[in-house]
Amino acid sequence: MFVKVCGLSTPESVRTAAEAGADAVGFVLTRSPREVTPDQVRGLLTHVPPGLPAVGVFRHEPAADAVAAAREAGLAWVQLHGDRSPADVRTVHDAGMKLIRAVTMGAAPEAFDNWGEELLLIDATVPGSGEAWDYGSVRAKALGGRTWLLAGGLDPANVARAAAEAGAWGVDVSSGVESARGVKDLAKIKDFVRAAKSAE
Ligand SMILES: O=C(O)c1ccccc1NCC(=O)[C@H](O)[C@H](O)COP(=O)(O)O
Repeated sequence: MFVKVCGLSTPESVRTAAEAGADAVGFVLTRSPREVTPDQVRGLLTHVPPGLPAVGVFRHEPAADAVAAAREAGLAWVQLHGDRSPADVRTVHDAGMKLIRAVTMGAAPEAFDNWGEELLLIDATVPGSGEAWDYGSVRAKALGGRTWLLAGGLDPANVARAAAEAGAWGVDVSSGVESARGVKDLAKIKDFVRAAKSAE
């Protein structure tokens, strides 16, 4: 099970996620209680082990602006939420970066097609809200063979069941490993990664 821990903003949380066995870490570079600046991300990246994907998260920004901010932050991965098109995928790839494209279950059917992104992320309606949803409903989508992440309202207690219900390839978490909005809880990060990995 691929596990991404998102919304990190301190060296301790980055190191804890990496040491716990997370497969990717995320930094929110858009308006959020977890927002960090490109400069802060550069500092946090010194705590990311070589080879561990580090992702810059964006919501409504044009893809070109997201790419520019990710480059400034020293990131090679971009995660785009909001209404997107195949042209956005090309913009990210033309910049030599990799893409996590986020969709919600309410998105148009074609949004679930393979547009060439490295990972698809199926999230709650409001990203980073901690809102759970009907994870089993993903099974109605034709995702066989795709690399995709389940997100939205996951936590150490529900991740194994949610991943099984959805048939998830991987999972992504932010709110469920916090003690308060925007404040990561190191023990919860460890518990989450352990629970997700044990769900395989
Ligand atoms: O974290 C945010 O506040 C945020 C704001 C705008 C776009 C994306 C954002 N976060 C994305 C994520 O952290 C994850 O992809 C996912 O939505 C986490 O959901 P949850 O575990 O329910 O917080």
